[in-house]
Amino acid sequence: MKKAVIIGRDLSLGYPKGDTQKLILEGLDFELNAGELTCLLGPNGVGKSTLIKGILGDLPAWKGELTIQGTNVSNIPNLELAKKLSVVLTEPTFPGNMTVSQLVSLGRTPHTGWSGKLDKTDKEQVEKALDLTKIGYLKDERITEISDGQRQKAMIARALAQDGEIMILDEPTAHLDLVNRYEIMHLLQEICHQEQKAILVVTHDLEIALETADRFWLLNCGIPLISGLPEELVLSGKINSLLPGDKFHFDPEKGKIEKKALPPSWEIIGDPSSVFWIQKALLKRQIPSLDQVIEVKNTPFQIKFNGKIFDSLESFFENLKI
Ligand SMILES: Nc1ncnc2c1ncn2[C@@H]1O[C@H](COP(=O)(O)OP(=O)(O)OP(=O)(O)O)[C@@H](O)[C@H]1O
Repeated sequence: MKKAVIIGRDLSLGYPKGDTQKLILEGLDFELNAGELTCLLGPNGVGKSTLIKGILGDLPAWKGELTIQGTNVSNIPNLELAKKLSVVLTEPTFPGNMTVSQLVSLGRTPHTGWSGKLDKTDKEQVEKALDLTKIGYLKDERITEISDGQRQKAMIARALAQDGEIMILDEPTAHLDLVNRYEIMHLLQEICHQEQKAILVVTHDLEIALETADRFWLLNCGIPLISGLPEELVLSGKINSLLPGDKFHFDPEKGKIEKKALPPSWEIIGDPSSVFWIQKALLKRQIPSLDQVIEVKNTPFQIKFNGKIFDSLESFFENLKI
């Protein structure tokens, strides 16, 4: 049985603009569940960060209701909210001289009172957060002297040390390379399932989100928020709501966004992975048809076309130009 920790009902949010109001999100219904990694996806400017501000109580609901563990967010005092919910923002800020362990300890601030002194439980929570994020070995390093990926893990550890049931991360992998992006999202998935936390991640990384998320929230202009299992949204075609216009579509067989193209008319003979990559290269070069069969062989790589033999894809394409 799912346990919804954040519930939005008919929620509208926006910003005051002079004497008028700039409405950004209207009539949203959603539930964020414990033990689920939820990815919020949508085009630039659709209102993802605005929704996060609403959840954090930084923007009041204009209409509808937003509750956290049953209480309207506007009625939760800041300190209480900080104990329930921790946040990792895109552009982290921190004093440069701090060690990783000191940064993670800051996560205990809502629990330590004015003195900031850590008791036994606080220290245990800091250790646990370092363990869960697998950065214990970095605890004495300065945060200015570690890599971007390690620093992002330290920010996640700080949020974990806060020990709320809910974690919200706004584009936590925005500046990271592919391997670190996968690593961070897998780490969040692991923490979410192991600790039964409700984790909401804003991301533009559809492919990594498909690999890791338990649930998607899709936001797009003029349509209600779509919530569902990622695979279900692919199968139903609803995933295409992320791609307005008719230039791109989500190819369910490849699990990728692709440019829409007329069905090509060439024949390629060879092993499936060679055929796949040669097709991709032909599509990229907008070559819709060839009147001869392409035969491809591996070890050594060879393409036979129009009575000629090419030992690389590059030389094959050079020949097509002539
Ligand atoms: N403080 C603000 N005052 C007025 N309008 C704002 C404010 N912040 C954002 N907006 C507007 O709200 C809309 C949604 O912005 P928001 O940052 O929530 O989008 P987003 O989906 O997070 O975009 P991105 O993917 O680019 O981060 C935009 O039209 C933006 O101009």
